[in-house]
Amino acid sequence: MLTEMKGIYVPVVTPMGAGGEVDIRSFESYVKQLVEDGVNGIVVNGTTGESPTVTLEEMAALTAAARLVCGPMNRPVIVGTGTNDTASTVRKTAIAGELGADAALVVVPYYSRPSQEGIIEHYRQAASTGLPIVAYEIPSRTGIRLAPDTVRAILDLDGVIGIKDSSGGIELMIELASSGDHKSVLCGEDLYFHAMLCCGAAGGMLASASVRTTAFVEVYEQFMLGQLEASRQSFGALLPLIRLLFREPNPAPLKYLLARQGSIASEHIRLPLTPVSEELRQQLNAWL
Ligand SMILES: O=C(O)C1=N[C@H](C(=O)O)C[C@H](O)C1
Repeated sequence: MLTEMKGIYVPVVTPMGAGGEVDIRSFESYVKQLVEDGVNGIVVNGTTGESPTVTLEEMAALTAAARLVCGPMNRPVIVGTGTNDTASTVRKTAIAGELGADAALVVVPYYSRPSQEGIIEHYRQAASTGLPIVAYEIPSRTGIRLAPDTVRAILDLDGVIGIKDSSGGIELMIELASSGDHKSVLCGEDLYFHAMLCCGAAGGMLASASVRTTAFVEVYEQFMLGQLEASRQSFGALLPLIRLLFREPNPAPLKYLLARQGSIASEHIRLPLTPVSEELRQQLNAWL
C-alpha cells in the first residue's frame, strides 16, 4: 500500500483520437516512456487528464492500462476521483481501488463552497474506502481556499497520505514545514517546483514533466544530492517551457506539444476546452 510519495509524479493527458474517443494505444506507449524516463509515479484522470469530461468507463480503462504498464516497473498509479459531491467521490474512489489504483487524488470539493468542516468530512469519507487519499488544494479552480488548520486536520486523517499543493504560492508549504513533521506535500504548481523543494516539499505533480521528463527528474535528483545551484540552474532552463504550457488552459498546449513530438497520436481535446490558438502554436513550434 502506498504510504508516502516523493519525486516526480506526472499527471498524464488522456490521449484522444480525431473523433474524440480515448486512444488507449497512445496512452500506453506515452506512459511507458514516462516510466522509462524515471518518473516516480503517474496520475490518471487529473486536471491534465481532463477529468471533468472523462466518463467512469473511460477512467476504468485508463486505470487498467496504466496498471499494466506501471505495475511491472513498480511505479504507483494515482487516480483522480474527486468531485464536488461526497457520495460520488466515495463511489469513484472505491471503484478506483477495485481497479488496482494505488491511491486516489481527491480535489477540494468545488463550486458549492462548503465549510471547512464539510471539506474535512468529505476527506474522512473518501478515506473510509480504504484507498490511500492524496488531497488536492487548487483554489484557482475550486473557488475555495483551505485554511492551514484545515490542511493539518485533513493530513491527520487516517488514510490520507499527503497533499498536492497548487495553492498558488509557497505560504502553505512554509506553514506546514514550520509545524515540523508532516505527510508528503507535492508541489502542483509547476513554476514553484524548485522553491517548494527548498521549503520542504517531497516532490512535484507536474504536468510539464510530460515533456522534458528527464530534465525534471534531474532537477529533483540534483536537489536531493544537495547540489542546490545545479538544480536551480536545471530548473531555470525549464521555465520557458512551463510558461508556454500554461499560457492557455491546460492541457491544450501540452497535448499539442505531445502530438508534435509523436508521444500521442492527436492533440484532440474535449469541449469546452479548445485547441491552442494559432499564436501559441507558433510559439510552441519555435520552442521545439
Ligand atoms: O492534472 C494535474 O494534476 C495538474 N493540474 C494543474 C492544472 O492544470 O491546474 C497543473 C499541474 O501541473 C498538475
